[in-house]
Amino acid sequence: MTEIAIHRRGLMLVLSSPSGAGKTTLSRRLLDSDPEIEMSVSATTRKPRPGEVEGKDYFFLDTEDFGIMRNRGEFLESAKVFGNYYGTPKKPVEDALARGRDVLFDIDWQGTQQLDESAPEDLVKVFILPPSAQELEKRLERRAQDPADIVAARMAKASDEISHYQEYEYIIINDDVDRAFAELQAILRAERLRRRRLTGLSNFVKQLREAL
Ligand SMILES: Nc1nc2c(ncn2[C@@H]2O[C@H](COP(=O)(O)OP(=O)(O)O)[C@@H](O)[C@H]2O)c(=O)[nH]1
Ligand SMILES: Nc1ncnc2c1ncn2[C@@H]1O[C@H](COP(=O)(O)OP(=O)(O)O)[C@@H](O)[C@H]1O
Repeated sequence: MTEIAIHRRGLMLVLSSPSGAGKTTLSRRLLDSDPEIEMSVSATTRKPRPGEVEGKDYFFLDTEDFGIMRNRGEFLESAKVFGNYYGTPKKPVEDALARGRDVLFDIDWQGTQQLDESAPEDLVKVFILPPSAQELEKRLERRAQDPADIVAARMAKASDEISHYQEYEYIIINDDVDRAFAELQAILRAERLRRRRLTGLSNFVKQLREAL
């Protein structure tokens, strides 16, 4: 069999949602099951939650170090969310894309807008909705990693975050987690087949046609 020289440019898959809708859960499943995608690990000035690992969940920085990185232009995007700063380190993303890998982002609507300005062609934007307000609150409480006032603040911000759903191309309602995950996989599978991401395609088609 002759080798087919079609390769794929890496894509940037963004998941946004109100806090507690399931971004982290769906991201972990995707990373565990799909060797072609890697996580963009953000920097944040938020304090670590129990169980969170430096360099895996976040790079935990103080405000001063965060400011230094931002001033040096080391973030692809950054934003203030719930009173803390969050940012996407640029270099790991650029390296991953250059290696033809896909990159997964768990970022808010402000960061998504910034990525959309810098790399619209590579971006795939997915918004995750909870099945109901009641279920969202239950999940935030069940996660039991944040004090009650922080849960209340996140609930109060949920409506604002959701108001940006129209800026996203795909919507997943995370009711049953298995179904939501299957939908996320389907989005990724289809987006990987987009013609504009396939390099070497025109040569392949040319050779194919010449042989006909
Ligand atoms: N713009 C931007 N938002 C981020 C980044 N990292 C995390 N976020 C968002 O910040 C919000 C709070 O994240 P986090 O403190 O981990 O709590 P979560 O809501 O339970 O995921 C979520 O909406 C995340 O998507 C980042 O690098 N940039
Ligand atoms: N479909 C689902 N059904 C029930 N619980 C869920 C579902 N998806 C996520 N959860 C739970 O809800 C909580 C919040 O989910 P998480 O993934 O941390 O949300 P986010 O990252 O969007 O803040 C976690 O305890 C998680 O186990």
